[in-house]
Amino acid sequence: METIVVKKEAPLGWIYLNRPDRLNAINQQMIKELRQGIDEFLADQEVKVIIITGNGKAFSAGADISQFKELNGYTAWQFAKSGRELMDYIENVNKPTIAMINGYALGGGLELAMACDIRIAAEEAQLGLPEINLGIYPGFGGTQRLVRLVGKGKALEMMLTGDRIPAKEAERIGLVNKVVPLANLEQETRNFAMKLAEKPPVSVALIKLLVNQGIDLPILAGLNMESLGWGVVFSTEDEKEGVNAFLEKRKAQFKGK
Ligand SMILES: C=C(C)C(=O)SCCNC(=O)CCNC(=O)[C@H](O)C(C)(C)COP(=O)(O)OP(=O)(O)OC[C@H]1O[C@@H](n2cnc3c(N)ncnc32)[C@H](O)[C@@H]1OP(=O)(O)O
Repeated sequence: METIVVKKEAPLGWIYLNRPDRLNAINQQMIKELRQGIDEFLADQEVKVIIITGNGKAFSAGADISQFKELNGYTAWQFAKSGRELMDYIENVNKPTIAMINGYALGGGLELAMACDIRIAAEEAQLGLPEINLGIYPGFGGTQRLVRLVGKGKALEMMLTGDRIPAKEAERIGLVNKVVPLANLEQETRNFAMKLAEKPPVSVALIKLLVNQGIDLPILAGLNMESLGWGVVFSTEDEKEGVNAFLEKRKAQFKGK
């Protein structure tokens, strides 16, 4: 891999965006390699949680602007589509994902973080969708995902001004889940990830599916999916273990079956 570093530390799988001299700008190669890195961890039963972060001072400053000069109408569409499809893929994987935002998360970098389930940011990080200042607009899903996370008013403000906001403000508006000093970021993220890694994987996968698919459905369809999914969780060994452990006053040991 040229643009990312993949590190297995079971039950965690770490992916480091690794173009620090370009502030981890996302090029076509990185889009391809991120998909490979994610797939490697999805196939690995020992990896329960995937964490994406950046090497150097940025999480990612967005799509690689130096590639934009070569784009025409058709290739721009294809480039945006390939980035956006990667984000769709990441959002819908059946293992929990965490974006550990170590610094700038801008444009496509923020769009990548928004495709993850949880965002934990360093106090020093800055977040934004500055594409408008390039005479374009967000192209990796930002126009749709930001509004779902923070509501229409704040989403429009961020996209129309292109201004960056500090991590604390991002936490206040619901864009990040947690903010910690940079020095504690890795440990806090690891603690959070370990908590998720202990949860029953079938419940995890179904909660993700119900939230991600349900949000775009008429509520009755989503509610019916929720009820139907109960038939699936109640057919798992983990459900028996969870209920027995509660009744026997002990900690459940989930096996993912
Ligand atoms: C999905 C879509 C459409 C998109 O994401 S479009 C891109 C949206 N992102 C942006 O507009 C952010 C662009 N970057 C910046 O504004 C500034 O780099 C920041 C983030 C404010 C940081 O500023 P500084 O700390 O002064 O660092 P700066 O010197 O600019 O960056 C370091 C290097 O990374 C390069 N770089 C930073 N962001 C880049 C990007 N998105 N694409 C390509 N190169 C980038 C930058 O050109 C510089 O290269 P060089 O050393 O050759 O001059």
